[in-house]
Amino acid sequence: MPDLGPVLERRVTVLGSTGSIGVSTLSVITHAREVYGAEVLPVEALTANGNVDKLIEQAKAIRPRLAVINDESKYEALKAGLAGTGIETGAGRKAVIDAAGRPSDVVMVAIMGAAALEPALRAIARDATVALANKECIVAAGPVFLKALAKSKAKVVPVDSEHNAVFQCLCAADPEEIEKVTLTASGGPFRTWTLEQMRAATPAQAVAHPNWSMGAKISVDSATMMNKGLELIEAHFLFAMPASKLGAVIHPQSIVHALVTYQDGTTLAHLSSPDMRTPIVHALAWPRRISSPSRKLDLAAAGTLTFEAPDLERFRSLKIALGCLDRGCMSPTILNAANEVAVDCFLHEKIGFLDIAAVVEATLDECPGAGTEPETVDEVLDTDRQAREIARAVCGRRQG
Ligand SMILES: NC(=O)C1=CN([C@@H]2O[C@H](COP(=O)(O)OP(=O)(O)OC[C@H]3O[C@@H](n4cnc5c(N)ncnc54)[C@H](OP(=O)(O)O)[C@@H]3O)[C@@H](O)[C@H]2O)C=CC1
Ligand SMILES: CC(=O)[C@@H](O)[C@H](O)COP(=O)(O)O
Ligand SMILES: [Mn+2]
Repeated sequence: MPDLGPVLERRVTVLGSTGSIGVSTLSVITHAREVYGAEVLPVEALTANGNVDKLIEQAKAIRPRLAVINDESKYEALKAGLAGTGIETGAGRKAVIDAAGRPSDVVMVAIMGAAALEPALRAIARDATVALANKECIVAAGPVFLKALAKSKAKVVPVDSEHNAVFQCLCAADPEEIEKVTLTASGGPFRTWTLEQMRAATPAQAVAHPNWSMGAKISVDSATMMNKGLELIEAHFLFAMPASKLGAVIHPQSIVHALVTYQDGTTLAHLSSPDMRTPIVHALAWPRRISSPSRKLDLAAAGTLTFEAPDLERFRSLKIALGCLDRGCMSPTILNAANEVAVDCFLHEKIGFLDIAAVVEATLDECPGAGTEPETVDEVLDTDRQAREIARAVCGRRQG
């Protein structure tokens, strides 16, 4: 039996515990406690935005030292719900960021959107291992994020399924030996839809992902294929890969998650059932492997694996994101902020599905700073704020 002791003693913080990735992370921890003992993978902190009832329920079950709610109006409810448990409580944006600064070995960054940037940077600053599910923070602030990483002893283990797959296929190769990194894309719920059909797509149709059960924002991103655009930018920063070595291929079954092609002609691929508990448990235990409740792959049951090229005309968001990958500087910051606003407006039925790409494109045209390389987090946050204001105004124009 290998000695898993040091891995199982790791103290874990889960930022965004009430979301899709957060819930899967807690299910991985619960499974490990059932298999290896009730004391394994102790939890330092759980954080949520506004879902106080779920946070209370999770805290009672998983026993963190601290539970934090971002929405300060829910603080009294959190304190009342956890009274007598001995679990500390906190509320507000600063408390969420401070939670990332508390002593733990691994911080799962599973907050949605660029709101994860400052908590992630706080975890990096104290040399934690960052299990990075959130992609928006590295898209919005790639150069600043990498500078912070270089200054610290922190390590990032990607949790986004494609990037976790690439991480595993890289095998400590020299970058020169790599010819291509290919991310797969399911194509989302509208893979075979015409533009006319997409024009009338509803939020309920857009969040109905064919293979993955995820939060609403990333599900819409999969439907527009902006998700793959964000992921190519994420891969550029995480793996120091130039745009020329990055690509995406449609694979509707979501079983192959990424492929790395070497100059000798070898292509290594990572396969697993579409179940986020697999990359989550990999990131928590890396570089060891532990038991997980994930669905294991049965290739005979899966049957056929197919691949096709993405259609950049129907999936305009992907084309726009590829432009930002090439352009660099703060164009990804603006792209991400505008997309977050546009997706939110779409989910609230203020704009149509095809308007999402139009809003992002108009914001990129109007927002200053796209050609400036960010030096500091404040510059990123300023541009992010400006882009959101512009995107909201563009949404308003399209609405009315
Ligand atoms: N879901 C998936 O399978 C995958 C997700 N990812 C990435 O992981 C991240 C999380 O995705 P997902 O779990 O689907 O998202 P969800 O929307 O399901 O969950 C988001 C979590 O973040 C919290 N949150 C939202 N906004 C804030 C904020 N401003 N401050 C603090 N906390 C906040 C939410 O709290 P509350 O519940 O209280 O609102 C919730 O706990 C995203 O960046 C996504 O792209 C990557 C790969 C796969
Ligand atoms: C599970 C995960 O990592 C998501 O990012 C997923 O890849 C979304 O599916 P698409 O391939 O449809 O974007
Ligand atoms: Mn992904």
